[in-house]
Amino acid sequence: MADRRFSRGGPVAPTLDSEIAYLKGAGPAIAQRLRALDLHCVRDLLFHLPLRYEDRRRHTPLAHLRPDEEALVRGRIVAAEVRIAGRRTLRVVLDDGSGGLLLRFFHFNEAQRQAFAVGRWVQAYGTVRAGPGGPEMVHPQYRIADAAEVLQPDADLTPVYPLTTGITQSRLRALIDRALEIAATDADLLTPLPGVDGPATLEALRIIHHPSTAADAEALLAHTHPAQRRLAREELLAHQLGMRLLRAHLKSRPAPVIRRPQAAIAELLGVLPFAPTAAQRRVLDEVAQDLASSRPMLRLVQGDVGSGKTVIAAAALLAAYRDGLQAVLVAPTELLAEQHLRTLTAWFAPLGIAPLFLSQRVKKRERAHVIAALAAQRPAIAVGTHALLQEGVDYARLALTVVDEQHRFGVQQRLALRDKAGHLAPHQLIMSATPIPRTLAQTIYADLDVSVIDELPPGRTPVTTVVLSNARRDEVVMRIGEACRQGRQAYWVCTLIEQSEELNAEAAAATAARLREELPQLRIGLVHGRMRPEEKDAQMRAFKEGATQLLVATTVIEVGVDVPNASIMVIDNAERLGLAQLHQLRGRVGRGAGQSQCVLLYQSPLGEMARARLETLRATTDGFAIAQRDLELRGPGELLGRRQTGEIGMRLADPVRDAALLADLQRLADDWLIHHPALAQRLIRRWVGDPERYAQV
Ligand SMILES: Nc1ncnc2c1ncn2[C@@H]1O[C@H](COP(=O)(O)OP(=O)(O)OP(=O)(O)O)[C@@H](O)[C@H]1O
Repeated sequence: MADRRFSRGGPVAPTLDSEIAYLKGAGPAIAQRLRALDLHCVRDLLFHLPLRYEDRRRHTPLAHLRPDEEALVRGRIVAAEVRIAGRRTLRVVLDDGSGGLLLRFFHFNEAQRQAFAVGRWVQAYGTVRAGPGGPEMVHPQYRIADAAEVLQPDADLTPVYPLTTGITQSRLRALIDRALEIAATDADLLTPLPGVDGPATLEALRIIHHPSTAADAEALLAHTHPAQRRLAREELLAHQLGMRLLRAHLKSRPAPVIRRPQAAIAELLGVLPFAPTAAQRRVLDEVAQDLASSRPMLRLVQGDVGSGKTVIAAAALLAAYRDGLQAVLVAPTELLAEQHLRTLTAWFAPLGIAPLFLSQRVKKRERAHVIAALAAQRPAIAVGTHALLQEGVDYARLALTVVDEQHRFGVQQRLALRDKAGHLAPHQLIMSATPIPRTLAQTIYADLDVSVIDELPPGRTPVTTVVLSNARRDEVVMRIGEACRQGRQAYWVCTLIEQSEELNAEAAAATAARLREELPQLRIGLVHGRMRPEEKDAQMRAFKEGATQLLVATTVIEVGVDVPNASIMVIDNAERLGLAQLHQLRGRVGRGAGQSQCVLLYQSPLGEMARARLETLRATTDGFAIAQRDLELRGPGELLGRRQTGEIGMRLADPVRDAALLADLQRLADDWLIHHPALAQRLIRRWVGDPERYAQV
């Protein structure tokens, strides 16, 4: 690779378009890691927004610490020792005159141990947990000094960014600060955008990365700051523009007409072990009509959890195949792709069709085989991850793409798909994992056609949900033990929302270890996002086959996992999750015929919003009703950061929370496409990203 830092005349200052590797403090290794966060150039860093802020502006007296809250504390070391019993632990006891706090470290070196000398002072920031002997912090961030005065609180709020393996908060903060400096020399972010008011983009970004006044801090935490509103409008506008251009692009080309889709539907229904519901039947008809037309289908299928969306996907794939064409199903994760593969392989086997599979994991020879099959003038059904959209994967006869969306409001995947069918536009079916009210779906997805599966397969007994304080955990553990002994299977979901998947994984492992101690006779599995895919699959398979009875998991199991025999779910710290996510998680049980239970454990005290969420979930299992309630409950008053906006494919805006903005932005998008087309392209690039790049994920 040519070194872009240097031109003939000497070093060149990096610009917003420079690759991150050329920033001071970065380098190729760091840049490589940042790709996992979809950060490639300096501009991307600017738009990598804080999940939340840590308030390190004042010390909390140790006597006032409350479990589960984050706090900045300062105290004198009154004891420090290494315990060998059990897990090797460094224990440091602080005292500030008002009370005490235990710091626990599992990973430490000799120098660290020696630095914690009795009599010195420590400033620590971390989450307070209730330990057996009083409040504790596990692996807090800390500084040590000989005198208290040296350890002062910060003046500003501290931004907390989404992280990835091998990148620390402080490293990322430094890089983003550097990006902000570079941005100050760039005119683009200062350009006023017609119809979008509030502080200029750059100013808004500065405030969001580094709020300095108390008023800014309060408003940001309440999500009402004009800087956030401004950027949310920009982002939503960019998405509206992107979707309009995409639709215009697709509609400008004809789609391959798929003949006799109804025959394929009948063929599929003939081999399924169940009859379709009336709602499935209706949606199948809608899809069949679309496929038989030369107008490209752009249809969103919404269905509640477990409503049977896969049948719709399978029928569409089969229709294309039977007409001699190619069709792909793209899933957001490896786990889901493999699950779809298993389902489709089983359904299609009696028809003599074996779906192809492609993901990052597929080995070279097999990959070459799949790529050759897709490049040949032969019918094919392929299932997989983004790997199916990569450059180098070409389709000779692509007629249909089904996208199982996790990033439910994103347009990136569809942008990447658009040029895969040569001069024709493939039909597109988008399956949304989370129901939202129909009118809202139509607004958010610009002008996709929307189909709704508003009926569950017969014989399902609604899941009973109870909401319990964590103080009753022991009871729950006992009941789980009993139920599993009677042949049932259960999930235990750990929802600790940490800055990195690593800490989440650690927390899940700790929960599994504890449960193994408490329920020694049970076979307990563990699955989390830091596992290698093979390991994850092995764990899922063991659970699916009944080899393990209890599966401890992080929220990686949220979307789409289907183990009908699992009938109990415990969700730890349920108060931390949003309604949609809780509903998705709960949807993993109640998929068989028996009665299922969901236990929502919460940490007291429960805030008002959290109480309302858990109550909603207890009262109903109807996803559309829950979505409506979600809309009412999410207001500008909700705190930042409990939910990563990344999960909905946006950086900052929340199309559900910000629904009220959309009507106006749709008009603005139409206006921009006529009067400011160049600016529109720039805004799409700024927020949605460079479409070229998504083709290379
Ligand atoms: N009409 C039907 N009658 C009986 N069972 C059905 C019917 N349709 C689907 N199922 C079964 O119901 C389960 C859920 O279906 P599927 O996995 O397609 O749901 P989904 O809509 O994708 O839900 P989720 O979004 O929760 O994954 C599967 O085990 C499937 O085989």
